[in-house]
Amino acid sequence: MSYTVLSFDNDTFTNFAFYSGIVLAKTLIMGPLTSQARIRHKVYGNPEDTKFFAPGVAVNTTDSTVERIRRCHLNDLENVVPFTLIGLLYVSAEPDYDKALMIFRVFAASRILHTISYLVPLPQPARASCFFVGWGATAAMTAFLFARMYKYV
Ligand SMILES: N[C@@H](CCC(=O)N[C@@H](CS)C(=O)NCC(=O)O)C(=O)O
Repeated sequence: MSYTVLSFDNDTFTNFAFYSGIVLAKTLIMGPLTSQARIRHKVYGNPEDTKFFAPGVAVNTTDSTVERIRRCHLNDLENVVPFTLIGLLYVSAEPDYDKALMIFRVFAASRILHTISYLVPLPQPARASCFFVGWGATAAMTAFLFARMYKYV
C-alpha cells in the first residue's frame, strides 16, 4: 500500500489536522460572536442592516465591543491562515514528529490565549506575548521549510 504524507497514515499530518481544525474552528466562531454583540448592543454598520434589524437606530461603526471582536477576528485571520498554509508545506517536508507536535500545540494554545486576552481584556503584555509565541511557531515552521528546500533549489 502506498504512503501519502498528507493523509491520516501520517501521525504528523493527523496532529496538524487536529490542531489546525481547533484554531480554524475558533476563528469561525468569531463571526457569530460579532453578530451576537451587534444584536446585544444594537450596533449595525450598514443602513440596510439598521433598517431591517433595528429601525430608527443610526449606523454605528465605532462601538468599542463590536470593534474589539472584529480586531480579534482579523488578528486570527492574519495568523491562522499562514499557520495552516505553511503548516501543510511543513508537514509535507516530513519534520521530526515530536518537534512538529510541540509547534502545533504551542500555536493552538497561543491563539486561544490570544483571544481570551483580547476579549476579557487582560492587561498587556498578555496579548502581545500570545501573539509573539504563535508567530514564533509559524516562523519556526517556515525556517525549517526553507532549510529543507535549500537542498533542492
Ligand atoms: N495587525 C496587527 C499586527 C501585530 C499584532 O498582531 N499584534 C498583536 C499583539 S499587540 C495584536 O494582538 N494586535 C492587535 C490587533 O491586531 O488588533 C496589529 O495591527 O497590531
